[in-house]
Amino acid sequence: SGNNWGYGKENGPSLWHKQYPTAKGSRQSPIDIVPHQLSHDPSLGPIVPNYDQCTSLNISNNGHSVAVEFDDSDDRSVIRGGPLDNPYRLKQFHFHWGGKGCHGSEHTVAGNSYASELHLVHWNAVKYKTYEEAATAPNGLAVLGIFLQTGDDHRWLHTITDALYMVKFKGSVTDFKGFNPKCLLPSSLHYWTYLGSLTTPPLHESVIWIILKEPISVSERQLSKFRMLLSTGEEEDQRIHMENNFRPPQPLKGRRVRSSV
Ligand SMILES: Cc1cc(=S)c(O)co1
Ligand SMILES: [Zn+2]
Repeated sequence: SGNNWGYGKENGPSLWHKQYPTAKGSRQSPIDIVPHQLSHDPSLGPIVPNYDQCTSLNISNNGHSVAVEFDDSDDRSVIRGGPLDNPYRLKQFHFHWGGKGCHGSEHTVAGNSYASELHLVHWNAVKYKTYEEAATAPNGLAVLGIFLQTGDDHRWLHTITDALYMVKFKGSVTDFKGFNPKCLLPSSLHYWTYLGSLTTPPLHESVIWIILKEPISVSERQLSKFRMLLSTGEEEDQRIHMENNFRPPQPLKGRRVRSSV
């Protein structure tokens, strides 16, 4: 059936095109960002995330990643500015990571990958009535990408890693209230931006990507807790650990990558 895609040898990124032809589209993500080859665009203003009124609802394991969902019934938490011509509402955030000792970011910078990558997914509720509609429309989504490098413990990430044991199995979900993702932002909001896609099937080409240049630091110990998650369900005999859930860089196909100041 269509929804058995994954990151293994039998169902991984190189095979997704068979079920999802968009995989070979003209604006696929992630990409390799080559800083000295891109254009600095003085018209690009700062991005302004405003999450202070956000309402996190739950944390869940969908078999491909772990995601924290937000109440997106109004404009209480949005990102605006930069390449965006409307405010985009925060819908969810999730992570992509590697195996032990391996890097697992999706975007790379001059061929270098980071340990992990956090994606904050937002949608344009001015132009579209629902998230689902925005997710299939050109530029209906804006995803803020943040690189994670290994170093010291991240002061706030434990709030998330301490909850992961509750969502060990694919299909599990548990309450996760009162989490404000602004604590996961690095100090600098300088960014690169380009037009791309979801990095997982159905790979819709609907994303304005905003990738922060400055990574955040998390400890190997904190990262290892993500690898305890299973991509298999509680009822399955096979237990497969969730790791290396990243898609490799895709062809740029002539797209411009712009840089904020
Ligand atoms: C909506 C969405 C976006 C990304 S980037 C992902 O990995 C899964 O779902
Ligand atoms: Zn993602």
